[in-house]
Amino acid sequence: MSALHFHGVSARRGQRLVLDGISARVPSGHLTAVIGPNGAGKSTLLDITSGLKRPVQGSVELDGKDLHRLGRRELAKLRAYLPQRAGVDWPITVERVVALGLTPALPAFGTIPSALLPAIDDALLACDLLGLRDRPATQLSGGELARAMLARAIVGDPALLIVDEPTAGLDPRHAIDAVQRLKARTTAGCTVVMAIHDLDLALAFADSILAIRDGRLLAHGPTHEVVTESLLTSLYDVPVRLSRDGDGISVRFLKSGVSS
Ligand SMILES: Nc1ncnc2c1ncn2[C@@H]1O[C@H](COP(=O)(O)OP(=O)(O)OP(=O)(O)O)[C@@H](O)[C@H]1O
Repeated sequence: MSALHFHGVSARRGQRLVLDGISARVPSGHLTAVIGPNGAGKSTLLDITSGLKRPVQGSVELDGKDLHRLGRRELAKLRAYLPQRAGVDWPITVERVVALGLTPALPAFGTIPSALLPAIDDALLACDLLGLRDRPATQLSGGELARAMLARAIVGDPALLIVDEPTAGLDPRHAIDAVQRLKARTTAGCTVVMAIHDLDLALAFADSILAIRDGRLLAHGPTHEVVTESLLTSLYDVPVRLSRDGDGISVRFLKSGVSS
């Protein structure tokens, strides 16, 4: 179980300050959705959470340890990061794509070490990919490729999984499927942080929310306490109606409130 703690995190892209003093706690074993408009700083926060980017101010603790002081190997064992638009350029098999999550130095061809196979089998099974194991990854549909990328991210059984826009480009069934698979990781004890634009899915599956606008934290906490019409309206500058029915809460943005 891995809790994350952001202490006054600020970050720059070029000369611009794009995150400004983010302080929040992400509980362990939660699926946390990072929401906010385009350019809010979500991917930057995820880059920092992955350890790939350093804050210019503040720190991030993972289970009480400064994440940016962990060694590369230790960090690689603890967390996996699935960035936006992750893909595969070479026609390597799905099995090999997943194996790369265990040994990034694996050659493109040749036998996969048998010691790696049980973990690969588990990840393929968890992502419903056993039937696609030998298919070149360049011949997958968008939803299948997303599942293969997720399998690569989870094959090392990371305590912390960071995912940027897991539903981008997916149809509704595959988008629900992708977020359900992330949620399933939390029941296995993984802490999952995902940036997501699909608010209905965030409301349906996320345990907690971090809402960011212009690099500042507008709200954070348990999803159903934090997400209100007034928060979403100020986050996106569009009037919002939340409606509740037997299937949960859905978000409707009111077109009449958008100025052209
Ligand atoms: N390489 C870069 N150089 C300069 N500015 C950048 C760079 N990458 C991102 N930015 C800027 O940093 C800010 C935050 O970008 P970021 O990608 O973190 O936002 P985001 O919330 O993930 O956006 P989106 O929802 O569009 O993916 C934006 O204003 C963006 O223009």
